[in-house]
Amino acid sequence: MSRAIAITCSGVSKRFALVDQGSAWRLAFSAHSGVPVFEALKNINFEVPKGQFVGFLGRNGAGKSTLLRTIGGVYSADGGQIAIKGKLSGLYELGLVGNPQLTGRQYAERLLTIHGEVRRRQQEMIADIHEFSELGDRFEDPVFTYSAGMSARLFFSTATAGSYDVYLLDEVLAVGDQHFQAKCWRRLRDRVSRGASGVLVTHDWAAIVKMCETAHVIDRGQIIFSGPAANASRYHLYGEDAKETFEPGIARFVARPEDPMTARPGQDLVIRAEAEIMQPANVGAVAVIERLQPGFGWETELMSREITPVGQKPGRYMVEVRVPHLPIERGSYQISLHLVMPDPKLPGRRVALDGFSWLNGDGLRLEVEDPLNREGLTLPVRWKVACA
Ligand SMILES: Nc1ncnc2c1ncn2[C@@H]1O[C@H](COP(=O)(O)OP(=O)(O)OP(=O)(O)O)[C@@H](O)[C@H]1O
Repeated sequence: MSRAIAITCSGVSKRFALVDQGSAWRLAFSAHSGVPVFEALKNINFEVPKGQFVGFLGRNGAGKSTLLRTIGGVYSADGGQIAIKGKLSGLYELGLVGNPQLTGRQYAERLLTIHGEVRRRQQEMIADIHEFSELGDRFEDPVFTYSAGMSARLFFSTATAGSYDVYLLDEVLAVGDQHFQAKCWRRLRDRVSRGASGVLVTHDWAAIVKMCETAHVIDRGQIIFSGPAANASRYHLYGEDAKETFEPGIARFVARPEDPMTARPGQDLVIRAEAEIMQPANVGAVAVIERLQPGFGWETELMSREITPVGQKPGRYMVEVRVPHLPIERGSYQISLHLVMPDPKLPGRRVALDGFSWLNGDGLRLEVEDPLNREGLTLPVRWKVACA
């Protein structure tokens, strides 16, 4: 079955004429003015599946805002095709729409009119915007008197007041206090859970990891990396050298363990892997179980505090990491498994010798299935109730 797609961008390009005051008239009067152009977007291809937000990360001037505006129709593309399924709401860099002399209420009315909301429905939505933005009496003041955070409240509340199919959001969550950000996340998660989709462009990689399953890194108008949001964030932060490095020549995994593994909540999980020690060293294994939850972020579910001893002498070993009564609920997880030894230079620290990890793109997948389809965990607790 093919998955539903909310946004398709195929080969999209955007050019800007570089105009100084002297040559502006030439651009106005001549189609072939010879004015130099700047290619802000080059051959952009991606899809946004229905019910997902896709993220874009990039440095200043990379083309993120241009891309969002081109998808939203604020700019027309110079090449390629953009297809959007459903009703669109765009929040392009806080406040692209509107005159700052407008009051909060007038701004909201104007945006809702642009979105084609009928007058009767507008009244309900304005009440929702007023309440969600928590602007109180300031809702009746001109927007130019607002702080950056207050403007963010108004713009976000207005752009998300209706039930849209597709949201285009530019840096919206970077401004505003944590209380308001948490409200924004809840609202976006609510919209996604009802099948909405969107594009989020930002410098804030944590926001991308929170909200998106997949993300792209854009540089000088081109997509230079696409993948799971956590990998895209790492690429954005550290570039190509993002890969974890290992101390070579001491110990290694001989083969990749079973992948994907399946398990049930409450049962023992056993991870087995064959390892080889090449040089005498105090080699051990550690495992981390993590889950990327769009809308919530990257969560470590279980981390082995103890190092499982593997061996000290050269030779082949069967490593077995056992997690008794797996205390995690059903869902998709990933396991990072590492061979480590104590750091001879820094007591208490470890040196990684080899491993499988999500950051290197080779983490082990773990599917936790629950035949009874229960939500949450049955904690192994015993109650004792006595008369006081
Ligand atoms: N109207 C314009 N005319 C000419 N060049 C433009 C125009 N708008 C954007 N650009 C150029 O296009 C490039 C991409 O700009 P854009 O605003 O999309 O970057 P960005 O990734 O959103 O950056 P930032 O993170 O700083 O907001 C920049 O080099 C910018 O100078």
